[in-house]
Amino acid sequence: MSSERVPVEVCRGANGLEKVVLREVRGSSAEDGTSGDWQTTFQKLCNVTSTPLLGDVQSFEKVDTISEWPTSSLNLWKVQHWVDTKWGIVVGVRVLDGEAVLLDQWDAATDQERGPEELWAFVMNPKPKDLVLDGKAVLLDRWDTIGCCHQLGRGPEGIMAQVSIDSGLKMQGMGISQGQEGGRGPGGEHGVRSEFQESDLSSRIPMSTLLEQEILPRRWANEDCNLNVELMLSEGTDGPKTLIPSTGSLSPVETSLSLAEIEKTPDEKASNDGTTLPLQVYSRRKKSEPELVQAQEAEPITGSSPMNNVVGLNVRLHSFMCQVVYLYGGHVTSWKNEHGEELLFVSSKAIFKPPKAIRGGIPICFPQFSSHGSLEQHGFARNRFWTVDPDPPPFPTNSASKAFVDLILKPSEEDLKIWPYSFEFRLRIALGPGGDLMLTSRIRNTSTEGKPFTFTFAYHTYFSVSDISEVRVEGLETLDYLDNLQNKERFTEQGDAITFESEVDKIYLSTPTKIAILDHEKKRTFVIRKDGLPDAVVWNPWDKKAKAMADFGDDEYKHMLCVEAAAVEKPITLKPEQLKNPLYCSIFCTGALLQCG
Ligand SMILES: O=P(O)(O)OC[C@H]1O[C@H](O)[C@H](O)[C@@H](O)[C@@H]1O
Repeated sequence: MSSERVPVEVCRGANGLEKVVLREVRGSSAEDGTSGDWQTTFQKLCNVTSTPLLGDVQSFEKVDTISEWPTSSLNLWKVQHWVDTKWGIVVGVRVLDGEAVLLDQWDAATDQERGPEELWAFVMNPKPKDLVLDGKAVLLDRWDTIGCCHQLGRGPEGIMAQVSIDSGLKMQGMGISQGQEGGRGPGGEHGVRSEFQESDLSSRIPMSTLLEQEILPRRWANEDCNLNVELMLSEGTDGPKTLIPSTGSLSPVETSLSLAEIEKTPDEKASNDGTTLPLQVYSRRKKSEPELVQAQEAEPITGSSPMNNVVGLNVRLHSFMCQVVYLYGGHVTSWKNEHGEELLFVSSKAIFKPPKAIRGGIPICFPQFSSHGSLEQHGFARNRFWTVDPDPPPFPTNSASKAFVDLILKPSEEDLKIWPYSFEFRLRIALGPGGDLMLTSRIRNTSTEGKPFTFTFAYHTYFSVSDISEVRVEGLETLDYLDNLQNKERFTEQGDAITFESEVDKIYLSTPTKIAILDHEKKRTFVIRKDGLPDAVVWNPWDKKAKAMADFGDDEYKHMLCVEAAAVEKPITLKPEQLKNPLYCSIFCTGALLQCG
């Protein structure tokens, strides 16, 4: 299979928008629409994913042309790019004669998106000159697609979904399936059919969104067109057990126009302008919204092992991604991707019992990081019982996610004896539309006696990695750090990215807001974004320390890495009734190796 790279160009305009132009991506030109075509195409797209975006070309005008479309293959682009909070992105490939259009634009400033975003476009292109859109580009919403087809995958429950948009025209039907025979979609009968292995699937759309999908046949909306949309859901992975043929037949299906009739599409008949448009399906769907499960309604985990008497909330925020949040420590212990793979490390020897903090997940270090103060290591927030905050004050900045849990911690009488300051610590744990996990801390000094307090802080995130020696951290190179293994002395990092061959325990200072962990073996990148937390701690205990820890397996150091968004060097002081601007950290994981820049 070809591993040719697909060039990607990025232009950032003066208005702060960015354009990404993908050049030609072609499947093979096989006429029979076999799944092999698709796989080839898909493989090429994977290379798009791993192509770093380039910077700073001051133009939006340049449009690359795509010539010589294959006559009967599925053409697909996948664009993956960073979204910064300050600028939006336009992704464009223009449709002119023989070319396809895909534009995607949004303003991140209003949309508040963070993290890498993915965009898929599927264009069915039975004939080169057929894809003509009046010479105009179509502006699509971020998640829109031209053409077809979404959603496949196995979530924790083993559900897979399949969508097919079947125009009834030969070569225009399409099914996407996962797994064996049973997964085939009705579109498969009409030509292009896509089947690929689970490991190939790096972009999936949550089920909940899929079900909300609206299909709008742009050109044919008022026509007596034969567009049929079918959605099949099946459970399990070895073929469908339950099939729910569903959804919007937009108009009665007139089955199978012949190929000859493609030339005379309803569109052509209607407009009579010589334009042929065998299939332009405009599929608009609402932005992906994780499922909201009220924390209060979530099932408490009590009693039995492994939590003993620790109360937890099993919070499912998303069809494919779930979090387990323990009230003990306000601690997230699970964050899964859409493949159901766990992304956080939790030790097999973790003790879910006070007074020990849970070894893994995301402990909250407050009001002290590590031994930087007189309190116990990492403060006490990680081993106190938090409560669900029934009435959190509104969040001005976090409108992007509707799936979240709010927790609150207030000091007990006992806490006040060891740290005599009144505070309210509100923690919002949210899942963004793209599956990113967002933690936001709001800490208020509630002293009635006019006492300020000072604290240090970290989101002590344990990332799950394939093999620590295959991992690289980007974004910290050349920075100053305090080395915990050398009496917190200050050094400057040398060299490129950070790799691991022995114990590491460093506090990088004044770090950028974005840090990436690249896992070469898993071909996966974690992206950490942070705000209000200038430092970043990197920790791996390596073999000797691992052996010395009772709640950590001897070899587990190979499969974890802590990269912790933190405020350590310059402690934060809060005056009475002062609210700390949110301490924010989001993590995102993508099934590709990306560069941090
Ligand atoms: O064992 P813990 O108290 O959970 O601390 C685990 C580690 O946390 C941080 O990363 C510190 O920098 C390390 O010095 C410490 O060993």
